[in-house]
Amino acid sequence: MAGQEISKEESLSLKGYRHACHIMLYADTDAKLFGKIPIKHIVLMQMRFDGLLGFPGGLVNPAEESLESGLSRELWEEMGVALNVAPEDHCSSCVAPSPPQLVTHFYTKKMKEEDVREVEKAAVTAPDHGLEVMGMVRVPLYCLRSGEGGFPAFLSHSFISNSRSQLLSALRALGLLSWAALDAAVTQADQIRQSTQQ
Ligand SMILES: O=c1[nH]cnc2c1ncn2[C@@H]1O[C@H](COP(=O)(O)OP(=O)(O)O)[C@@H](O)[C@H]1O
Repeated sequence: MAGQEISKEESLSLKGYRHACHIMLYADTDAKLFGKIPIKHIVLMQMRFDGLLGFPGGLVNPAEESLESGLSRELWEEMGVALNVAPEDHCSSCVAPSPPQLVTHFYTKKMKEEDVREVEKAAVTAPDHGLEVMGMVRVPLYCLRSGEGGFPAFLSHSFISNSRSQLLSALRALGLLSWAALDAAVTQADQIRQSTQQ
């Protein structure tokens, strides 16, 4: 579910639409899984109250505040940190495939590894922890030798609205994974989904 891309300015002139803003926080890392599989990048998502994966953020009313300050407010509620989001962090805006009359605005922000750790620590004591947010999760971007473990298995889970395609587009645009690796992981994820539906 990708949704239809639209410019931020055009989306703000739509009548009767709600606006949701979400962000992908990420960092580079030298860490290695089992001491040998390079993690390369830390990418944060969250397990939501409804059991779906999504990015931190939420609904913003552009009549009352800018998209960026509304997103910062949501981040404080969900992760307990004051993070400044700038217009330059904007990545895409989409008319969401569902629910109706929703525009999803997506941001990305690169951080230092130690700052991502601070966000993860703070999230546990944030107002929404255990309520609207069940926990932050890191996206495993590697593939294990079986071919299915790691990123393909992660992608086979259920995602809210167009967050899965936001993740894939951002990884591609930021060069965190190659096109070939992304395509292979999506194909593997489809196979995992089919095999687990039986
Ligand atoms: O990560 C995401 N990417 C894109 N859309 C999302 C994401 N998370 C939630 N949404 C959509 O945005 C809307 C607002 O969701 P959210 O639960 O984050 O906001 P809220 O906490 O203000 O209610 C929902 O309709 C949902 O479909």
